[in-house]
Amino acid sequence: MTIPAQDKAAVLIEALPWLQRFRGAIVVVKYGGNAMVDDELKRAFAQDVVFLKVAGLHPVVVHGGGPQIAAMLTRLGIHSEFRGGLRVTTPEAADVVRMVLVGQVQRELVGLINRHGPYAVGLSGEDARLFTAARRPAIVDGEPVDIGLVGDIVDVDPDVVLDVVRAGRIPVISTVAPDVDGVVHNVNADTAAGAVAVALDAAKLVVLTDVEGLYADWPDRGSLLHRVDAARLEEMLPDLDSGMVPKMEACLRAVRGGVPEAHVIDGRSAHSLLLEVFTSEGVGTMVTEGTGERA
Ligand SMILES: Nc1ncnc2c1ncn2[C@@H]1O[C@H](COP(=O)(O)OP(=O)(O)O)[C@@H](O)[C@H]1O
Ligand SMILES: CC(=O)N[C@@H](CCC(=O)OP(=O)(O)O)C(=O)O
Repeated sequence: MTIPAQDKAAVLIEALPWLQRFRGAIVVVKYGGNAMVDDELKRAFAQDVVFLKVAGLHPVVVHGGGPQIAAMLTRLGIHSEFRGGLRVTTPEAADVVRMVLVGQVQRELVGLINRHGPYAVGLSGEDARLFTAARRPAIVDGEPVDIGLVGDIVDVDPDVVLDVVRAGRIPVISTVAPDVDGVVHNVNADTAAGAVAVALDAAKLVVLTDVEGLYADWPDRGSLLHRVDAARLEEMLPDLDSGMVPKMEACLRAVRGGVPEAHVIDGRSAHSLLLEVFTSEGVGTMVTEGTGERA
């Protein structure tokens, strides 16, 4: 199919106000393990991230890898389960989480981005005190349940990320984090992305997952929310399915922490990141603090 030249020009010119608005801004992109479904999509994601960088934005990637961790735990014969959306993490499982996130998923993303030039630098919460974690329980039926070496982020020192950004490169962050005693904890990647977006004063947080966005009445496909404000989202949180909870909590934490907008978009659709940033309609669900219209 050939696209007429005028239509191509229209697509390019539609990006102009967004280029003007976001040039020089930090955009935190959370790439979920469930969105890394095939090589073609991963390549498209890497292209989008490089596109943002070359267009003058400063993308910061925070990646997940839940399915990849599960596959390795199974290979090693280590049992694992989720409680309240978080993986129960024994010391043995924590070693595997670190190995898979830092040694496998992060390396692959760094490699894909660097096909386009010397951009990506891998980091984890252990580097230059980027994250400090504190052990947290899961909340199941309103009650706290101990789930082992799982942390929440209690401190972010963004200097190392900013060093990499200022050097013209793209940080790719794995979400393992030491506590104050240096014990490494498993941190949900959505949770970490929200904390990073706030600490970096990001212009937006974009969460790529395996669903079109947030549904008001899941799984009714007619109930996709294009936009939700923080107060409504907070009301919805207790009724959301567990996988969606850390994601939406991260968006809430971001907008409450001063990030103007947080988006949940479908990472299974190639170039959804570019469409979100550079088109007027956007895609997926946008979370904002108040109800003002998208400028
Ligand atoms: N209200 C909802 N809106 C959208 N998705 C939902 C909702 N409730 C539950 N889900 C489920 O949550 C999943 C996303 O969470 P998860 O699998 O943990 O993603 P990721 O690996 O990207 O972090 C969706 O694929 C969907 O099946
Ligand atoms: C505590 C906890 O649940 N940690 C996650 C970390 C990876 C992650 O969050 O990956 P996704 O974004 O692909 O889900 C886990 O062990 O699966």
